Amino acid sequence: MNPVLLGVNIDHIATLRNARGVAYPEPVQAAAIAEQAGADGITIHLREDRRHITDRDVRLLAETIQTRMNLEMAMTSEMIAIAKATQPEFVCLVPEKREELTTEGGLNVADQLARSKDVVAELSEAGILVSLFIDADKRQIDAAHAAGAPFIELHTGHYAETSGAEQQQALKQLQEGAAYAASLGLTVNAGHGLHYHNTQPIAAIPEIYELNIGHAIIARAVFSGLAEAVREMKLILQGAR
Ligand SMILES: CC(=O)[C@@H](O)[C@H](O)COP(=O)(O)O
Ligand SMILES: NCC(=O)COP(=O)(O)O
Repeated sequence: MNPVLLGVNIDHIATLRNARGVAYPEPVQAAAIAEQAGADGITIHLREDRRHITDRDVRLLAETIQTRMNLEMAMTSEMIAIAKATQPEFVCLVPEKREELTTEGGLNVADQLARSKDVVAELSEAGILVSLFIDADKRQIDAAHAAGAPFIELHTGHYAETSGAEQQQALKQLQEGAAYAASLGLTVNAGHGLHYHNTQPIAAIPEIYELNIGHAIIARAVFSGLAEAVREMKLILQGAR
């Protein structure tokens, strides 16, 4: 069985840079190091408030990434225009609230199906592969399929934030959601809150194609260096199945 691919989210390289308004650490350099260490793709989240990744980062990374860019963004006209101008291989549509510390849940595709269909169609017509960041919930999976997205990314936040029986229940929901989504023909990614001690059970889910992992890799890089942090996560994914 093919090992799960690793998308490295470099948002928090930009968080560290923006903390002082200086020019380092440079996200372009981080992407190159991550790719050289085995990242299969680079994920960046251009938030409406630009708290970390900026428009300048998106432009430079679009020109320098050697693998592929997964641009995470809200379903707004501003972001759609940026995506069409940038032409990333992937766009992942995520929910966004200015006041949130990080992404708090999956996109509610089911309650905005017409809008979701339109945005998926517009980005697809521009040659971009669209993924919808959703909870592992049958109603949302059905809606993502109806919206015409070829990919979904299952939100692993609840799994990552819980333990014991509650975490096992969240894992079961992710396992069932991945199997159901794959039965509909969707390609299934997953991410949010994954780290070196909770990723293996998610990577072992046979229908998972790619995991997007960021905060934990950047955190480990503080002590081990980014290349080593990426290599260690790749080893977990390669040994998971
Ligand atoms: C959608 C998701 O779970 C993350 O990829 C997202 O980027 C989290 O936002 P921050 O990186 O701003 O925490
Ligand atoms: N979509 C998930 C992602 O890109 C990274 O999330 P995290 O590992 O930073 O929580």
